[in-house]
Amino acid sequence: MPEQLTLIIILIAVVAVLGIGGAFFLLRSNKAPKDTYTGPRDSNDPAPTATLEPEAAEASVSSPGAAPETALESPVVEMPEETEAPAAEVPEPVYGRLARLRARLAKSNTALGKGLLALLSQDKIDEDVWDEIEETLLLADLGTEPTMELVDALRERVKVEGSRDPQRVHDMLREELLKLVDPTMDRNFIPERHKDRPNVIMVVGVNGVGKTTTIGKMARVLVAENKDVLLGAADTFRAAAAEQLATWGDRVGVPTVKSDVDGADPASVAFEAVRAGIEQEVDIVMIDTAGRLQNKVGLMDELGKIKRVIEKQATVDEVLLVLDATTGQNGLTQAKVFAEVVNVTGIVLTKLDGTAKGGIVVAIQRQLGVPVKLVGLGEGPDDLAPFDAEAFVDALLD
Ligand SMILES: Nc1nc2c(ncn2[C@@H]2O[C@H](COP(=O)(O)OP(=O)(O)OP(=O)(O)O)[C@@H](O)[C@H]2O)c(=O)[nH]1
Repeated sequence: MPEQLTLIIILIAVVAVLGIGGAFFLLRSNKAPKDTYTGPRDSNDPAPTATLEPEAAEASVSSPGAAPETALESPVVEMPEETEAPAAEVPEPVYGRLARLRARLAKSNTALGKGLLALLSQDKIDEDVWDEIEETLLLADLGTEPTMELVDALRERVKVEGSRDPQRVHDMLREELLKLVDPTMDRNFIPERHKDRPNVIMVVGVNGVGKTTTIGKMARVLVAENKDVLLGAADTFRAAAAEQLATWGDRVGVPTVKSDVDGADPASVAFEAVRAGIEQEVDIVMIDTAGRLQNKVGLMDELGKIKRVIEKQATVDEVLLVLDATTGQNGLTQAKVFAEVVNVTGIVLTKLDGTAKGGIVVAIQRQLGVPVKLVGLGEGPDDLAPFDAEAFVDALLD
């Protein structure tokens, strides 16, 4: 009898120990520490409690509606099933868009073009008039150096050619403005897929410049060019941004890789997006980023890490910086900070429809030495146009 009692006590003890252990195991597996990432890790990341190597991260790719597999604090990357997407829209063809949107550009920049033409067409151009010309250019955000260059060139030509013939003045101004805008820059923004992997475009810029909207519009542009596109919502700072991006993608049948967790690791989402892009053999993967400008070191850490993680399986072929044309000098300052942090290869200038400061195109290109590739001219889904130097200058002058 005492033996039986001892046996029962031992059994109860064993069950109790197993129960506590099991509960602890569940807690551990369900509660990833705040700082752990589901994606690949860099050497400078904090030590993980449970390491998820790139291969293991595959487990976190799931379809919407599927039961969450892991802890809620860990980012879960979702790949919407293509079958769930609504019937895809057919976006407007890309070329010729600037012609359609030209009126908007011309409308907001009347002061620049028309003002200059009126000033230059006067019978006598004295110093006061030259001052006014200079002021007009500076007010249009052309920048000091290009303004001086343009005024000097115009002074020289007016001296030789005169200013009586309006057509001649128009042509003269057109030629000189065109030189500043530089039609020789490579503005191609429709990349080809690499033989074994997609072309990867990283899109950077501060919140509110129109970055997510621009990626959505660009997805349409690329789809209109028969490209297979996949979006990566690595702007995890604001969860709604990922939803917004996915909605843009859904409209044209483009999948989006995103995390449902606010503040999930952006590099992890970028990694998953590129991997999905490789697996699905798409042509182009576009990665949205948050790029908060709280300080340069933070920005450098975030964007640098996203880039490094992408480069574990592909190359970052293009870094597009999105800038809001209405912010003037502030935009230039932003551009400078981003250019110091990442290798910006092209610029998308948004909200050019809402500003008379078309000269910002020249100032930004000069500042960064990279071309403006696309311009945003409205809130409509197809109000993004490839930048064309000649059409742009013509719109300013007409
Ligand atoms: N008029 C005009 N509005 C634009 C243009 N591009 C974007 N917008 C508007 O600018 C606002 C901000 O756009 P978002 O795409 O949300 O900006 P964001 O930079 O991605 O901001 P976050 O998502 O917070 O990172 C939206 O209301 C857009 O419709 C443009 O070219 N012209």
